[in-house]
Amino acid sequence: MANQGNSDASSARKASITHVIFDMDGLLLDTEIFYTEVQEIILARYNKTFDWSLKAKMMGKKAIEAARVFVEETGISDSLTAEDFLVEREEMLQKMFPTSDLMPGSSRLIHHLHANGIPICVATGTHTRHFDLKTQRHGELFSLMHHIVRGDDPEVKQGKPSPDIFLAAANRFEGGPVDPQRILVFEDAPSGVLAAKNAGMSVVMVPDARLDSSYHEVADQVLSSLLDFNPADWGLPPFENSSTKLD
Ligand SMILES: O=P(O)(O)OC[C@H](O)CO
Ligand SMILES: [Mg+2]
Repeated sequence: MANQGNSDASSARKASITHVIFDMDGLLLDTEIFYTEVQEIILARYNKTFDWSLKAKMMGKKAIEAARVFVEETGISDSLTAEDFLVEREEMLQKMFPTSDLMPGSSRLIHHLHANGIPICVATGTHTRHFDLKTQRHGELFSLMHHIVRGDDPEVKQGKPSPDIFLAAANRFEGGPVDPQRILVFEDAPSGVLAAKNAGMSVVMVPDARLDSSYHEVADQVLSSLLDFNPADWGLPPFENSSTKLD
């Protein structure tokens, strides 16, 4: 289990949070399921199965970086290049992305932080074309973000676990760059949790239950759902139970 945060230093750090950065795939949107499904289909052709130990190494990364992991770790790189893998999965993903659903608790938390004046943004490894498809049905929610940094942003030289994307996100808040110690990141992926820690930020991890628990160690807090997040734990304005929707 990750650091429970009972030390004085940890309490002081939690009390200093002023800004929040959200990951997107698998954290705000239930999109990781699409990647899993497509990768299972492609691997079945090679009589191989896709499992969560491989999933853990791919998720959160830029598309080409994840694709290289996929063909190399499965031993199919002689038959399928990373580039061809991306082309092949594209047609399937393009049909799936516009159906993306929100993860439980994401709408409630975003509306709550926005209503209370906490600056919020998104830092996603996904590139702009896919971002637009995934968020087609969620424009209102994403409009509450101060800014959105995508994987194809020129400032993001390397994907997660490099800190590039979170540092770019910190730079773009009003009056930025914001001190990383004041930033709380929400992530689902091992590479994303590492990226946030590499950027010097605090991280709440909301992993899929199938992810090996050894990946929880790096996070400052681990939750099974955004619905379980208590803003007051981090010095953020508490939920008012009467007026919050649990969705
Ligand atoms: O988890 P995100 O939002 O950084 O997205 C990364 C890839 O698009 C999917 O793993
Ligand atoms: Mg993610």
